Amino acid sequence: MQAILALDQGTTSSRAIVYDSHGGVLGAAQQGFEQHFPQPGWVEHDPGEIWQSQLAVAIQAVERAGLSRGDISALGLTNQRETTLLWDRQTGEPLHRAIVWQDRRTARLCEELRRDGQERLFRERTGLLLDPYFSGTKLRWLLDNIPGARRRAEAGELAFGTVDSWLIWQLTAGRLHVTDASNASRTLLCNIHEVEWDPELLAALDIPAAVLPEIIDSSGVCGTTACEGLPHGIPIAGVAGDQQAALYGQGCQEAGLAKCTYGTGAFLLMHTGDKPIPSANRLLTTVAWRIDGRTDYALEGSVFIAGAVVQWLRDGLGLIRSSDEIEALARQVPDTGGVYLVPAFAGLGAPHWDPDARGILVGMTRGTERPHIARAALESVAFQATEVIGAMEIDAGMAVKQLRVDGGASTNNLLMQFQADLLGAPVARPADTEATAAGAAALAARGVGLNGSSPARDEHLTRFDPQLSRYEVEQRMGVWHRAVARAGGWAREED
Ligand SMILES: Nc1ncnc2c1ncn2[C@@H]1O[C@H](COP(=O)(O)OP(=O)(O)O)[C@@H](O)[C@H]1O
Ligand SMILES: O=P(O)(O)OC[C@H](O)CO
Repeated sequence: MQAILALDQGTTSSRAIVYDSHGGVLGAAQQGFEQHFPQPGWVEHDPGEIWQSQLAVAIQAVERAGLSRGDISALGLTNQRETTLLWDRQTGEPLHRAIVWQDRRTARLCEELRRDGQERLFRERTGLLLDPYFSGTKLRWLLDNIPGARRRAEAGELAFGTVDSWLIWQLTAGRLHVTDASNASRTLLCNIHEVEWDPELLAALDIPAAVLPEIIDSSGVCGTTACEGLPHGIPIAGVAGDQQAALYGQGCQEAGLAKCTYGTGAFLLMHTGDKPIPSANRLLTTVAWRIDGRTDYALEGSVFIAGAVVQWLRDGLGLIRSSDEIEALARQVPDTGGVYLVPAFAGLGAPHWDPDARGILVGMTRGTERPHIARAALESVAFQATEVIGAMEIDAGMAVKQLRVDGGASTNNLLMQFQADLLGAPVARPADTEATAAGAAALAARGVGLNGSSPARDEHLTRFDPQLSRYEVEQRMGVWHRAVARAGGWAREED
């Protein structure tokens, strides 16, 4: 038996899946954990809970797979990206709760850096924007706000890491302080051309180099497990941020291939080969992975609210009882009757990057009923993704010929059909929509030289082919843009 254990540490839950050498699932487990919101716009996780939940599901998944000690050939790790931790190198104790990627507390600092004219430097070196989303300003906040932290960081007593670093530290019982190239590329501290920490960026953010982890390849053995609860000596052989892992798991390993993961948010990535392509349309240029020293790059656009709009209809409005009810409700009508929902509940991400946009529902008449709103909510997910893909195609100078999809909301056939309609290209969904964990497993398998263990994703694809005319698509996109314009800047105008 040559099994691979994949750990997928996400924003709202930790998952573990054990795969056999053909990509078949032998055992899986999942556990949610608490979200802390200490102030409006702040989001934190307890580092101990991140680790304990991840360890618990790893143990469960191995048990469910019925494996014995020596059966696990490698461990692959993938994680929510950008979330920032700081801990004591001696004791392993975190100095603060993890500051989550969604946390907006450093918005003012980002604005100040922009006003100082720093955005260009960061954009050119990191491929990112000066937005609180990324780790660099979160780390700066920790160093500025925890008494004594800066001095201790300068003295080399503290370790900074994203969630991959934290979990590898735990898995290896404090022996390794590393991060993979894809996670490093999300910190605002890494020069993505060289894939090295950049002294000028560190100086601009006032971060001492002594806190940083070593940057490693995304595939290849970096260490072995030495923690309580798991068999010791399992090679840790694949590490990548969750969206990059999904890109790999979806088989998007050459230029022009793109995937969209429809979870809470929607994350679109297009592989662009071994050169970073700068974006003229406010997308991110990011490291896809580094393997055997070769770095592959991607263009990325993040939509903040995707499946979360369905959660809102369920929990906020009580329009449906479970997420999967939305499809039947939306199918009760042939169209939205002119209703558009812009779910800018947390501002708008790519390509707008408007933190002050707010959600709107427009176009209602006396004939508007629940199914129209349900349908408009689903359509909003596809409209947002289509805007990002449009920007990507211009930046990359090539059309997306097929979009690979995964994540919880990709199981919605109505949504996937509308996505294909707007895109004017086929949408392809694998039978297993857990592409993130599958990607981590595939990177780990490759890292220990196993060939057959990459999941055979091509075999069971469900295809959605476009059915709307280009005229209709342009007309619908035009109205969508009008709706987005009305949502834009809303909170700012209110102030
Ligand atoms: N049938 C469905 N139609 C639309 N959205 C769905 C459906 N099933 C689940 N979702 C949405 O998918 C999201 C969960 O997907 P998942 O990939 O587990 O997300 P994450 O990894 O971000 O937690 C939720 O926001 C949920 O509302
Ligand atoms: O944990 P997820 O699946 O919501 O993904 C979070 C992203 O990595 C944030 O950039």
